[in-house]
Amino acid sequence: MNTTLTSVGPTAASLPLVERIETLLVDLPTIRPHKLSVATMNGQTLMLVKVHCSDGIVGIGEGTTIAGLAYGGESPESMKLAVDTYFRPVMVGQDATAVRALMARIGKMVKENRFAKCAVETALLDAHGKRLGQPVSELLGGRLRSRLAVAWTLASGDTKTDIAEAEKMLDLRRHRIFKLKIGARPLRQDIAHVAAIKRALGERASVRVDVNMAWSETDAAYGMAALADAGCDLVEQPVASAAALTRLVRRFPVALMADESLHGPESAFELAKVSGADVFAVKIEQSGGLFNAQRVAVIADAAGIGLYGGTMLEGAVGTVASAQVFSTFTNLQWGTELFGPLLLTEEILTAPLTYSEFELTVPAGPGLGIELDEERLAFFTRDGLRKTISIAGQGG
Ligand SMILES: O=C(O)C[C@H]1C=CC(=O)O1
Ligand SMILES: [Mn+2]
Repeated sequence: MNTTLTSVGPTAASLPLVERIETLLVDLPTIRPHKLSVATMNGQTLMLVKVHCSDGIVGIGEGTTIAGLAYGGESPESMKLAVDTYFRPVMVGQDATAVRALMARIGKMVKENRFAKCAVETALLDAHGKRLGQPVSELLGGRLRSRLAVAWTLASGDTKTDIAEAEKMLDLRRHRIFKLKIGARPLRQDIAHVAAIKRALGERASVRVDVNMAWSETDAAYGMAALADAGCDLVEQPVASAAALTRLVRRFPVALMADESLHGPESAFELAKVSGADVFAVKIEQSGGLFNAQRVAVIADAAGIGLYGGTMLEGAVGTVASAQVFSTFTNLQWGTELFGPLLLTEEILTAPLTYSEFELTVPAGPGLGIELDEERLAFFTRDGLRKTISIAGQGG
């Protein structure tokens, strides 16, 4: 496709090469409607990438978005198209072991598409970890922790339902940090909702909110003061612009976290320069991959900004990729929200991830340390077995 790009890595004939790239869309239902200010999700689509290498090793990666194109510039379908059409020709025939060099090569041909890059980088790291018998965390410099605190998002849209859900999570000892999705309803109604939940849970839980940019700066000034009074610990991206975040930070006794404003190291650096947030929500997809997520974390550390491990509501593959990176962060003061697989009705791994005592265990096996259940995957793949069965059912 492009003749100006030189090959990456050593050229010895015995090196494992990228042989073939497979992509699939997997549609999975959520356990309940998930209501954000930008959209209501009833399901999640995983864009899975499999990188087949000439040594027989297959690496897996995942890209997700939130409600299709409602959250950002990429969708699962656009990621699949980008990988099939533009990434594949740049990757096939290249040294599969030189992951960073191969990502740099891709970067020359693909300027944006951070989410798709993250999926592909994950697959290359999974493959190389399997090859070396090392978890991905070790390829990223080594883990500092093997268990991660995990928040749960209360987003049913109903206060009583949310309180009951939180109580259940506390009883199960699965979560004691709750993030409430607000911003869709009138401001005062949202504040009353948060205050009621905090009153019910008291000191047993940390209550935080995510406004997903829905407020004006004036709303945010009122809202943050009221949320601080209600006992809320953290307000995530109340407004859209970084300038407005910067004007709001530290005016109220509640921490302010940036999420949508962060698109990788450059935006992290810009925000850090103006002290625009108390905390960064680092997401591997928003960052443009696992290495870039580490760069964002280093910038936060250098600027005295706290860290939180965010999610794009990934399924098991993206969640574990995130966990592998977050385990390497020097600081992770605010824990993580790596609950994505728990929001889905279907298990797609042969062995589910371990959530216990309010934490997720970071898998320790080679690569990502997980194995896909191919039969279940075939069933839920778009235009796959499920469709065939339902068409056959209709016919009979
Ligand atoms: O942080 C977001 O904006 C997206 C996401 C994370 C948790 C959740 O429920 O939605
Ligand atoms: Mn958010």
